[in-house]
Amino acid sequence: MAEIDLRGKTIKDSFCRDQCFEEVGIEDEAFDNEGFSWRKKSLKKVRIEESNDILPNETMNGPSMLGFSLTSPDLVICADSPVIPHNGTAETPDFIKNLKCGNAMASSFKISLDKGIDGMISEEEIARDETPVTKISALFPELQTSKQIRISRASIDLAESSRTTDKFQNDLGLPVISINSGGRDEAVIYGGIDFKGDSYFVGGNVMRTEAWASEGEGDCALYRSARVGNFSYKFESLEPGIYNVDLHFAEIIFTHGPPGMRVFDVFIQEEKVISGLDVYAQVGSHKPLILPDLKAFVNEKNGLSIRFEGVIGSPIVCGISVKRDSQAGFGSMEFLKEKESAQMGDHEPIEVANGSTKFAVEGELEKLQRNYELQHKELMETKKVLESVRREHDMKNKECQEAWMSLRELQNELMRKSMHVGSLAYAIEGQVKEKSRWFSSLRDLSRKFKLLKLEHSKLSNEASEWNKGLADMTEMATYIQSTINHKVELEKEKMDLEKEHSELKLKFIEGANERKELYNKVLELKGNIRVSCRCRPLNYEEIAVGASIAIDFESAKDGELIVKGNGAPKKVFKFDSIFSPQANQAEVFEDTAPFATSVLDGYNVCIFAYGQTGTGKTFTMEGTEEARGVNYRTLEELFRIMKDREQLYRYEISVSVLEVYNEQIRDLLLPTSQPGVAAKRLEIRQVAEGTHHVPGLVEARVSSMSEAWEVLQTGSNARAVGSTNANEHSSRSHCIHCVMVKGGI
Ligand SMILES: Nc1ncnc2c1ncn2[C@@H]1O[C@H](COP(=O)(O)OP(=O)(O)OP(=O)(O)O)[C@@H](O)[C@H]1O
Repeated sequence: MAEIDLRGKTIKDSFCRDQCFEEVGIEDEAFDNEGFSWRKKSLKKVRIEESNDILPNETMNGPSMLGFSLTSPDLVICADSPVIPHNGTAETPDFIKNLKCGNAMASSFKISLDKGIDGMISEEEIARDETPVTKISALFPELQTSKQIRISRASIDLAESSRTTDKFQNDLGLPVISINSGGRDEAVIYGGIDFKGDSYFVGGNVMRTEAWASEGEGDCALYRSARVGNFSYKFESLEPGIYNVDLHFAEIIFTHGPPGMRVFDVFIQEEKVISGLDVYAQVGSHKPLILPDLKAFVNEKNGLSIRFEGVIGSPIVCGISVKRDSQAGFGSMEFLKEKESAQMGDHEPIEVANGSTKFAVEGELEKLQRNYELQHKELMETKKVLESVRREHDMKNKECQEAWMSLRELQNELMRKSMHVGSLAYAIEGQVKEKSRWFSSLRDLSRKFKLLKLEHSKLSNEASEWNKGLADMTEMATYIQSTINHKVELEKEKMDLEKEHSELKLKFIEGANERKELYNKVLELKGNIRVSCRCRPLNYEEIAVGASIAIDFESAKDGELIVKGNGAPKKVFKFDSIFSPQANQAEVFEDTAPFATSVLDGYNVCIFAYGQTGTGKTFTMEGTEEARGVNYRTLEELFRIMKDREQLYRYEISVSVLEVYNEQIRDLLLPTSQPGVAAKRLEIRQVAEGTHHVPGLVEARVSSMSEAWEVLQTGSNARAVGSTNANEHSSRSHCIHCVMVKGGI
């Protein structure tokens, strides 16, 4: 939209869409076409802003219309036809292009509803009379004659300019005056006629365009400027006579139509000679429209007046050429005079010089009158024909308009469809590429799926194995849990048992203590000191001499020992127990065995044998290897009881062996305690009441029966031995085996 601010007044021209410069000439004269008055002449050249719409000669660019590049990889799939802006200027039909100024080849154009518009028509096609083809140039043959024709309405000759130009040059005489309207200081030559700068005008503005500059045709210069507005031309210096007026029109403002934007009338000598002229509707924009040979009668008084009056919008004219009517001649001059006389009411008769001349003039006048009547009749007929042609033209024009609009809609629809097809093609291309990518992705996914399937199979096998292992683990866990539970239960039972054991132990200890007390009370009841008598059997010597045993053992069962005397009275001795010669070592030990228990109960016990030499003390206490004596058996019993009590008590046992010989104490476990070697002197000291101790006595720690017995044997072997009369191997000393027991819990 071009918006031109002219001295505070805003003129909006929504239809100036061409890329032209427009000069708005503002004249000094008052110009009240739109109610404004201009006091100062100025010329303002305004560049019409370039519209966003598509220019007529511009190739339609699909991507630009779509808003994206069709070659772009960014594919847009159109769901519907692309929207093409309707601006009425989407494309310049070819027939209009062919009607460019100076195109001598374009003689006419045709509009065919079934063949479209091709701008050119051949005579053959005209001859075939293709329906509904309208050859517009053929509609107005009368306009090419030199007869005076008053065009009542839009009966416009649409003949091509060159053809008109030829007629213009051939039929007309020399122009009296030619004006380049709007070109104030520009003289141009068009059709061999020199058009002077614009003058003789009253009112109006000047409009200019550079749109035709690219044509390179000099004739177009006439149409680069125009006078616009309600204006008139007044030529006062013309000689009286009949003139032909050629009017040059071109639409240089409403270049994109539509028709009906500018409709105006033309008055010559205040008689309407053109009615309802719409240049754009007739020839389009930038196309010359020449209306030639408009008759004008000029008298001496008024001159020539040409006035343009707008019906819709402002009139426009590019050039005016006034020529004498060379064919009018004298008769025409007389007719002009008569016409003037009729108009002015002058009925004075024509003065004649002589009679013959009068007759000649009258004859000539009659001839002219007949000629005039014929021409008038012909004119009436022509008017009728013209009227019928005009109606037909209006009808055809209406059809053409409708066809043109329909064609443009079809073209637009075709363009939209083409664009849509193009977008679909690119969409398909994109889809094909997308499909290719999808296939590629599908292949990759298939390979991955196979690999995943293999991996899944492998994992399934591993999972089954893991399930088996898990079952085993579960079973094992169950077993472990049950074992743990069992262990817990056992531990609990153990704790209970330990608790019970502790309780039992305490009870046992209490019982043991009680038993010990009772046991020792029994022993005390039996006697703390008990004396037994053992009689040895007779030895070989005694048997050899015929000796016999003088003891009566019949009463020995009651503890009484009766010694039979050879003739002397019997002697009776009382003992706790008496062992006959038949009593073996085990039977003797039975009486001393309880003392082992008393020792481990913490009591001091002493077992010793007393008797004459050779009576069997050593045999009873030590015995032989085959028949162990009391010492050996007591030690065995001691270790047995210790073993029985090892869960309750801990015992430490040490042994010492000493000898009392010649009132001296000798440690038999010392290595030096050998016969003949001076022994260390030991003394017996009382450490407590009833308790004696020999300081410095060797105490050998033993842990078993064998060790204890070996130590005791070592000491026994170290005894001082000798022989007596009664005993070949008499020990001649007192040997003491000491067994010390330390007990604890
Ligand atoms: N009950 C017995 N049965 C068989 N033989 C015996 C018995 N008592 C002692 N004798 C034997 O009598 C002999 C003398 O015994 P033994 O040496 O034990 O007497 P003793 O009392 O120790 O003598 P001394 O005091 O002189 O050492 C030994 O040969 C021994 O074997």
